[in-house]
Amino acid sequence: MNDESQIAKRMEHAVTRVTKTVFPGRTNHHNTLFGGEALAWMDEAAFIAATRFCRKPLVTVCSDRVDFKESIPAGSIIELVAKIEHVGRTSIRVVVDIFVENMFNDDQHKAISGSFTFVALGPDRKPTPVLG
Ligand SMILES: CCCCCCCCCCCCCCCC(=O)SCCNC(=O)CCNC(=O)[C@H](O)C(C)(C)COP(=O)(O)OP(=O)(O)OC[C@H]1O[C@@H](n2cnc3c(N)ncnc32)[C@H](O)[C@@H]1OP(=O)(O)O
Repeated sequence: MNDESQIAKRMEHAVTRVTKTVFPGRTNHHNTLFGGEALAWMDEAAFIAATRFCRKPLVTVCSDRVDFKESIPAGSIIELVAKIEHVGRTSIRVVVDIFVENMFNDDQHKAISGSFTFVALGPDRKPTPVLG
């Protein structure tokens, strides 16, 4: 197996899905999902995907942008899907989409999307290659 197909296999293995409910305690004064809660969930899902990819200690170095395309009403079911988008030398960029779903029908569509970059650290706490 060549390097490219190994990377593709690891990327596939790293895909992370997390399903949650938007219940009270997770909402804002508009009765929709609190943006900070969404960001924490996205960072966590991205972190899990990046860790599954490289199995090394990681820190978040950057979130390029997060698009809140629509608000997510209280009582929704949401699914986070985190996928590796780019593998650098010491960094990994992960895209996370949040899909929203009403409890009482099958429609599911994307509401929030963002990307997060992590850097692998060696025992000296300095950036280390993510592969090998
Ligand atoms: C309300 C309910 C609460 C619940 C709550 C639950 C939350 C549950 C969340 C769980 C989520 C877990 C996530 C844990 C992870 C942390 O929490 S980590 C804590 C936050 N992050 C940090 O403290 C990191 C601080 N930063 C650093 O230490 C240094 O910047 C770093 C990361 C070591 C990088 O150092 P550096 O000297 O910039 O390194 P350098 O060699 O220049 O670059 C290294 C790589 O980073 C890339 N890079 C550097 N800067 C950037 C940048 N700004 N943008 C993109 N790439 C960059 C470079 O391009 C390079 O990539 P490669 O070309 O090698 O692939």
